[in-house]
Amino acid sequence: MPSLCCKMFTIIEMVYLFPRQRGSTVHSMISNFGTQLMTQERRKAIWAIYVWCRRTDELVDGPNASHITPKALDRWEQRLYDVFEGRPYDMYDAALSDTVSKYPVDIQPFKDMIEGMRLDLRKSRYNNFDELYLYCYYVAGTVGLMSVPVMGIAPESKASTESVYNAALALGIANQLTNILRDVGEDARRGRVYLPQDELAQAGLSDDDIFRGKVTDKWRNFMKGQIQRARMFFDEAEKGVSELNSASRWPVWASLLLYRQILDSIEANDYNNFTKRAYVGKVKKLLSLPAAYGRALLGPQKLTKMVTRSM
Ligand SMILES: CC(C)=CCC/C(C)=C/CC/C(C)=C/CC/C(C)=C/[C@@H]1[C@@H](COP(=O)(O)OP(=O)(O)O)[C@]1(C)CC/C=C(\C)CC/C=C(\C)CCC=C(C)C
Ligand SMILES: Nc1ncnc2c1ncn2[C@@H]1O[C@H](COP(=O)(O)OP(=O)(O)OP(=O)(O)O)[C@@H](O)[C@H]1O
Ligand SMILES: [Mn+2]
Repeated sequence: MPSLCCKMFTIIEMVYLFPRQRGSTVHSMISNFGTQLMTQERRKAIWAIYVWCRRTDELVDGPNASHITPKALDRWEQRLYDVFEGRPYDMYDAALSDTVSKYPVDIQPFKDMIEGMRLDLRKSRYNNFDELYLYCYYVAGTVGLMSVPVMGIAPESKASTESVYNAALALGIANQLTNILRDVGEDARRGRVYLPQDELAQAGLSDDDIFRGKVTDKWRNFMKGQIQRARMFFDEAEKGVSELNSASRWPVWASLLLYRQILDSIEANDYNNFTKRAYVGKVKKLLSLPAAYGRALLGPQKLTKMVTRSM
């Protein structure tokens, strides 16, 4: 068991050192360092899932993205079947093969994430929120569904398994919606608009307004609605975190609190997500970790009491 001092170093590393390395992101920090309280076996499993997700995302988002064809994604999917059948291709695959042999992880969310990458290759506009929700499920809701079997539900939890999975799904959706709202300008420069076209039109806005990138009152009002919806998904997710195994609650709260603050930062930037990148400053990041720890101390809801009171 690493000492408390070692853990303190880890926390400092998580906030200060790690983000300086190339390509290190909120979730790479959390899956590496935020999982310190988990057993070694669980940490390795989360890391293996993280690496698979990152590699899948890199296929369509990374340096070789322009060479990626639907055929390449088909080959990646075949490789996924091999991983699940215990025939890994490289050492990262081997880590995932090991994970799926130890935990009851279903292959479906992995297949769905690849489907999300296929969608990204052929689609750059979303007509309405239903379409956007499906995209968010594919690329991020799936992460929640992959993680719960490893993180585990607290043995004393009285919540239904379904409600915990729903909360996990909601956290993925909330994170992805937030990511989309933060990256509007960056995505537009790649010719992509991940915002519901019907809602843009209702607000009197079009793609051209996004490419022009001028913060107007129409844009502010539109953004307020989008932020409110993302927050609703975070609220939904919160209900499930306390039902997880005690050691898994801290990294999940950390991820939730850190990512949720990106929405506050978009507001603080006066909704300029065209040219300003919303981020959470180091002090706020550091303060979020004990806040997450405090929340993680709270375990599952005592449903019996609530039932008695309402009777
Ligand atoms: C503890 C914890 C958060 C574990 C999950 C670790 C894990 C397996 C992460 C994988 C993330 C990943 C690489 C996904 C690929 C697709 C993608 C890029 C999605 C976007 C993430 C952006 O992350 P990034 O760190 O790159 O962000 P920045 O650019 O630096 O801002 C997403 C926005 C979505 C990621 C979605 C999640 C992490 C879902 C988390 C949900 C759970 C862990 C379920 C928790 C359970 C309950 C009951 C609430
Ligand atoms: N080649 C690179 N060099 C330096 N930093 C990079 C490079 N590629 C990505 N990054 C940084 O890594 C972080 C994550 O990058 P990326 O945009 O691929 O992730 P993402 O926002 O999660 O993706 P998406 O929005 O498509 O889901 C960003 O902060 C980005 O600035
Ligand atoms: Mn992004």
